Amino acid sequence: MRRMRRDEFSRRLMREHTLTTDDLIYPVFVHERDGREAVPSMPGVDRLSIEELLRVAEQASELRVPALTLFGVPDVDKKTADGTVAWAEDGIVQRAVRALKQRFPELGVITDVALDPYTTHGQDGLLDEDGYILNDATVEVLTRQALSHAQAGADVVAPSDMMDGRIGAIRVALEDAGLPNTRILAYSAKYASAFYGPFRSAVGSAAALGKGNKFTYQMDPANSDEALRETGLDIDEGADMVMVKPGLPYLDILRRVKDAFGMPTFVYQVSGEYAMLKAAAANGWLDERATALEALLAFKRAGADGILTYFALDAARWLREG
Ligand SMILES: NCc1[nH]cc(CCC(=O)O)c1CC(=O)O
Ligand SMILES: [Mg+2]
Repeated sequence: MRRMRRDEFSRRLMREHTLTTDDLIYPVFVHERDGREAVPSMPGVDRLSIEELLRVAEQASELRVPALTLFGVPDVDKKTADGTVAWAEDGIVQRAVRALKQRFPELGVITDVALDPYTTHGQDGLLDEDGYILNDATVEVLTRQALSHAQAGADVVAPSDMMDGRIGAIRVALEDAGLPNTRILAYSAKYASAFYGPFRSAVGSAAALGKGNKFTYQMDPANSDEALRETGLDIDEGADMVMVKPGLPYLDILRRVKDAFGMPTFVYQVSGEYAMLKAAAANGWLDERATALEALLAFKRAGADGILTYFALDAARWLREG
């Protein structure tokens, strides 16, 4: 076996998978304040004003990263129990989408559909008196949120909430609104993961959520067959792309989903995965570039067509440098 590993030329010839800039989606946090605000648990990641977002979009375009995915960070005083600002025409994400599509029409714009940044309780949906997350009432407002993003010009809406039936409802609403080409990237197999911690600080839902959890709607990390049932439903309801989340601890799920359905399949290298690599690198314990590129390549090997990663711009630069 070692003959083929002996030289760089033969290693290159037998290489089965490659990571390219075409595989990358860059998640960004957009706030209603001026300038940039660092997210302490995610070194290198800032919350951005719309003006700063346009600067980042310019870099992404220049690096040929295909798409950004937007997360809104509303001012705390705009949060309500029912998260109505999530579908406001002049909401932060809606304004950001319009600004992006006007300046960089070629850059793909994906929006996150879920209520958690906008609710006082930090849950992705609406609650009943007992604090249980209501399914159908939530689907109704998520549909409004998705529609408001699409009407602002989003190319792709990405529901990350894990309510049942939301993909079908959003697909019908898009058709009815005369937006048949808006794509849906479904967070299909999204696990109730502790690796989302830094993200919740970034969007400001951590404090609201407190000791709360999302176990009644996000998947149990112990399950694998269930991921196939979830993904199959989203495809039947009209998803264009499916996603597995988190990434590295769930490569087995990614492989199963890709093999079972052959769909455009995405994976999210989540905030906690990013934070681990950054922290180890900052301590001099790991080589940041080598470990980040290795993790991203592992997603490709496991079947991903694309990767949502906070390393997207750095990875694009590293790949360009060769
Ligand atoms: N709708 C919430 C949402 N959308 C994306 C992430 C996590 C992303 C990350 O950790 O990088 C989460 C967190 C959660 O479900 O609590
Ligand atoms: Mg589902």
